Amino acid sequence: MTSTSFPDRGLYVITDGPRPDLFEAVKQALLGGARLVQYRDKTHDAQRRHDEARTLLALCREHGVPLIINDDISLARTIGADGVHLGETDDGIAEARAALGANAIIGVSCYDSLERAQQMTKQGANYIAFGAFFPSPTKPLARRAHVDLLRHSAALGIPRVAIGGITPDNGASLIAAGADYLAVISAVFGRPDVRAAAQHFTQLYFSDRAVSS
Ligand SMILES: Cc1ncc(COP(=O)(O)OP(=O)(O)O)c(N)n1
Ligand SMILES: Cc1nc(C(=O)O)sc1CCOP(=O)(O)O
Repeated sequence: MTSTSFPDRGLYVITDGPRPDLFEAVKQALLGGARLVQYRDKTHDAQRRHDEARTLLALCREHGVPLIINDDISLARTIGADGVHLGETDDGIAEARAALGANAIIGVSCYDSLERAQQMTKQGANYIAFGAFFPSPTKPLARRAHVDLLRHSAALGIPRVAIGGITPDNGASLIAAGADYLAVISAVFGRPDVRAAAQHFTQLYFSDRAVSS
């Protein structure tokens, strides 16, 4: 087992609901170079979510990669996950910090809003997420964000995540604009070869910021 620390950039993979091979798929994403994993499941009951999240945490620990829990501070606390991701309808940063402690990774969705990003940064978020940058097969109705938001938010001095319809083809432009992490569901977990798909994203980080935007 390697030690787990918050990486400074890279591929951030997010699970999305039921799949029989969840653990194998996440393992393949980790072998392909994923640097952050988020457990996101809006369908199963609490017991199943607890059991899956615990198994994923053990897997992530083996790879030295943090596991973030979507929406559910209580689940993150119960299993000892590395952090939580919060949206605008979830509990706030203060509640998460009180429950999870000073070292927890608390990420917050900021959608298309620089103002929300400024507020969340002041409140102590560890990363902020913007999106959707492209049409998302997973969340077709997601609010859309413009790539300039990544440029305009650089001065906040906080890691920035880009999400929404990201593929190896369009991801380089987001890295070039300042995205520290690319958060991806379908272009990794929807691919027949999850490991190869993750590797394609990982390779973008070797030639980042040289890409013009
Ligand atoms: C890294 C990351 N960015 C954005 C989201 C979306 O969060 P939210 O707006 O709370 O929507 P749901 O994921 O709950 O549908 C995310 N989960 N992760
Ligand atoms: C969970 C989620 N949140 C979004 C946002 O814009 O806040 S887009 C999204 C889905 C991302 O999945 P895919 O990589 O398949 O597009």
